[in-house]
Amino acid sequence: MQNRIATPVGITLDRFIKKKQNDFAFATGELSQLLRDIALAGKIIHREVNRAGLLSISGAYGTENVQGEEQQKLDVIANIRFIRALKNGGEVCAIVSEEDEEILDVQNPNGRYIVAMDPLDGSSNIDVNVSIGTIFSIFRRVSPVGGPVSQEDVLQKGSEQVAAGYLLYGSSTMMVYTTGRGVNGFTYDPSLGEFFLSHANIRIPKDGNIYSINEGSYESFEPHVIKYIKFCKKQNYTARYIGSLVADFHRNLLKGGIYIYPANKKSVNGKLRLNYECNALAFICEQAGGKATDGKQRILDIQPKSLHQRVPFYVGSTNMVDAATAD
Ligand SMILES: O=P(O)(O)OC[C@H]1O[C@](O)(COP(=O)(O)O)[C@@H](O)[C@@H]1O
Ligand SMILES: [Mg+2]
Ligand SMILES: [Mg+2]
Repeated sequence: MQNRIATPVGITLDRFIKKKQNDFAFATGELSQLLRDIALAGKIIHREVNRAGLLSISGAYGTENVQGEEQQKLDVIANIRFIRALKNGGEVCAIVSEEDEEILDVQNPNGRYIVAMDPLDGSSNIDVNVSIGTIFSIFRRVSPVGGPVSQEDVLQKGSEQVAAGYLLYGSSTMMVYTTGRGVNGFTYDPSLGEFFLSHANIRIPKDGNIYSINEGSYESFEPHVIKYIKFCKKQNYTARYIGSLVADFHRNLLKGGIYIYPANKKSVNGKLRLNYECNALAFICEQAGGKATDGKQRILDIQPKSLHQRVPFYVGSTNMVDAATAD
């Protein structure tokens, strides 16, 4: 009988990235290096997250971010760590972050890439030891290399992403990413300090029976959302809502399901940010065979008008997204 406990460890993230790069003769290796920089920052955040209860890094930082939300200490730490890793890597010319009002010029006019990120997603879950994550999108700059970064560089449609992914600090730490040729997931082994391929070529089921939405706001949802929730209940679907988008998304990606953060009376454009949260997850979901819309339009086709723009978000199994957004 095969020994199922001592299964062989898979390919490391580093080797996987290198192998993929070698498959494309024209690749310069810069994007590969950038992905490795992100993985390195992810390892550092993994360490911080795992000792958050022991250190004085849980709790509020005492400031608000540009969104008017209370910043947690770990929000600030994650932002600093990622910015530092990306600056040191030397591949990016600018970073835009949910935690910073303006474009961060990293003093590297020769960088060819832009990173948009939510350094810590699910902040309200930090202090209660529940899964949180990091979400990132990578774009190629459109302005000439060597010159200043422009608004056009940082306000590109999601369809222009060259890569996107997330780190999930959950029961295991994982990195899931796509470069537009499928989606792969890597699990971190802290004792070896490496991510290993654990979820090759992830495909989201076309249908599912999990729905994720903050039903506390039920009364203020639009009629089609209320109708869909009633439908889910009639079907005896399972309701699951962690309150960390990245964790809710990850579960639905693997099992089949839908995540909805709709417009409501309080947040007429929804709550989630197009540039830091929705674009990356929409790209991953589509690459895995799923769908992502704002209720009317494909997320990846939305032309961003401002850095911190919010959009309603429906993402997950194709048939469920179609049913939830039908009139
Ligand atoms: O508490 P609500 O309104 O349901 O919002 C939860 C959503 O807000 C977010 O926490 C926003 O992310 P941040 O923690 O990065 O601000 C999502 O992760 C999550 O899905
Ligand atoms: Mg977030
Ligand atoms: Mg955040």
